[in-house]
Amino acid sequence: MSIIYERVALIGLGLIASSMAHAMRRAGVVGEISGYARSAETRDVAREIGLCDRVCDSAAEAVAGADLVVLCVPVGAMGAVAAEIAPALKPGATVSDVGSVKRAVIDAVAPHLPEGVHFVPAHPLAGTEHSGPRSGFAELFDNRWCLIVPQEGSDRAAVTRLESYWQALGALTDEMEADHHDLVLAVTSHAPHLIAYTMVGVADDLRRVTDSEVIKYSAAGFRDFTRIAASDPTMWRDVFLNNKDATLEILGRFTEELFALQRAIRIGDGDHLHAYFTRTRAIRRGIIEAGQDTDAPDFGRARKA
Ligand SMILES: NC(=O)C1=CN([C@@H]2O[C@H](COP(=O)(O)OP(=O)(O)OC[C@H]3O[C@@H](n4cnc5c(N)ncnc54)[C@H](O)[C@@H]3O)[C@@H](O)[C@H]2O)C=CC1
Ligand SMILES: O=C(O)C(=O)Cc1ccc(O)cc1
Repeated sequence: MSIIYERVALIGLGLIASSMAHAMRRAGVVGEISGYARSAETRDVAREIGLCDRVCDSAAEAVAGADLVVLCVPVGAMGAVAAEIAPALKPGATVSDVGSVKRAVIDAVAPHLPEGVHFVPAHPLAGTEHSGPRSGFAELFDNRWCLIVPQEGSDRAAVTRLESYWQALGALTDEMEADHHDLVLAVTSHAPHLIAYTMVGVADDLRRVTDSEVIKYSAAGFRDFTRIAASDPTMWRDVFLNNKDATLEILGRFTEELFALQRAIRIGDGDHLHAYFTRTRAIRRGIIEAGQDTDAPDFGRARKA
């Protein structure tokens, strides 16, 4: 494949940045990768494993001369990082991010960016419960969506170039408006994470009573909850504090439905339970029949065909 960006700078060298570095190398679409992380320990690890061509000791040094700068820090840190790099950005460069929340990140980052720099926010819908520079792998984005959030007046060439870049990293791309993104993600990712955190907390309290049986005999559903609840606490604290309205809206609806199911169980309303579970089962089957299950073995091939 030919070069899409001559020089790319990654700010924050955790799971997402390290996966991007591996995927960029695999695709061969970038000339040089520079990187910066706030902690000296993370920078040392990045140097030791050869994650980037250059690991710099300041964010300004990492972004100088870069054609694409990707902010890969927790969403609560995006604004401060944008302020730090702004004076060093090359005119005509694209600044993007990978934050799990879009409206708050746009509001925090955009005011710092100088005229002549293109801001194209993005969010790869791919991750794991692991974090740090050693946790990345080149295949993370394969067949996963990366949502691109163009801004009013965004330069179309800058947007399509970023889309080609994510496609070269293995992702499928789509464009979405920021507030809509935050509501969709509150339903599909943020509220489910909070539910997993809560369920694991409840089980942990219970464990004191049942003496480890909860963990020992966990069935698959609960194991998935424990995996999700092992995700990075800083990252998820920032997600909830920065997607407050949408998350509270979804949690409000969730508790209403939970109470209705709770009542059906208490009063023995089997019809209510059966009808509810029939509806939710149809949703899963619909996803599979529509060919929208990105985990299906032939998903990528079917789409590209
Ligand atoms: N982990 C996941 O599954 C996914 C995460 N995201 C988003 O990607 C971003 C990065 O997440 P991960 O790579 O998972 O996190 P991570 O915890 O693995 O890495 C974060 C990196 O940012 C650095 N950092 C933190 N504050 C900083 C600051 N003020 N200045 C400079 N560096 C700083 C940390 O030292 C670390 O190197 C977050 O905004 C998150 O919402 C998006 C998709 C999936
Ligand atoms: O590990 C999982 O199950 C995830 O849900 C990964 C993930 C976490 C945060 C995102 O913004 C996008 C994807």
